[in-house]
Amino acid sequence: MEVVIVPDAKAGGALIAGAMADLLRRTPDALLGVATGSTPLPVYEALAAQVRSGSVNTSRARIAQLDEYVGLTADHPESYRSVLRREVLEPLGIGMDAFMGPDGTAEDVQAACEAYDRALTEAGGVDLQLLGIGTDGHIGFNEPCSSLVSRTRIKTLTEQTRVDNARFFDDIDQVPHHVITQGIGTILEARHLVLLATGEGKADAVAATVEGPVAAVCPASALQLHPHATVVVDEAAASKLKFADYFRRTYVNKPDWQGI
Ligand SMILES: N[C@@H]1[C@@H](O)[C@H](O)[C@@H](COP(=O)(O)O)O[C@@H]1O
Repeated sequence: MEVVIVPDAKAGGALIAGAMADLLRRTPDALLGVATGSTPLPVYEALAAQVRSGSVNTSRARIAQLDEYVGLTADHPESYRSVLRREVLEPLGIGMDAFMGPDGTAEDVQAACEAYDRALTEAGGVDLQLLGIGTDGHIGFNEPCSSLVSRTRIKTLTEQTRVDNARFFDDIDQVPHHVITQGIGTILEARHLVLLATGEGKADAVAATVEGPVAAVCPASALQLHPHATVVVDEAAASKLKFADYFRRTYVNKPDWQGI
């Protein structure tokens, strides 16, 4: 696992957008796994700026969704499908035909989960999966104590996550209790995992992810099992890392050609 400490969220966004742009130059039809939440927005803004300036071409890029609320229709403004259309696909000039995601309104949710998991494999797998992290260490919507080998399935949100996500809804009663999420085992199949965490509120979760034991109680700690995982954190999110100075020194001395 590589930990990169950046001065602020904007720098983190630029660094990760750079890695995505490099990937798209190498593999124009790369499958990018994207996350929702506030944290990844600087990544999408920086990548969209590269698209506008012509330094990267997204005409063949493909986008895969990480998780979804159960019961919100695709056109609900807070369904993750809508959020991704607004915040990722439109700014990057990518059409819905290049998008894949689970159906949160399927009558048979379990079958929809299994179908989506299979579709990811059939599409050749995710090349780069961008992840945020919940204050409780969740990735996607894999809440604490999720199986570390789980596949895409339905999960129940913790009250903490519902409270954290209530800001996107008029009131907390509108936040669904159930969600579909790529499982931790599914996420670990992506070729490169990039987790971005910013702000002091994520410092405990980041410390548990990077320096704690691999444990289902902190789902993001499963990144320790991945051969190519990059954790990008700002100073505030890095504030509880014991090895922060080591991570800084390692990154400063890294040859440019290596990328992240
Ligand atoms: N399902 C999403 C996660 O994918 C995201 O990482 C998390 C943190 O969001 P934020 O980045 O807004 O703190 O929120 C939601 O629960």
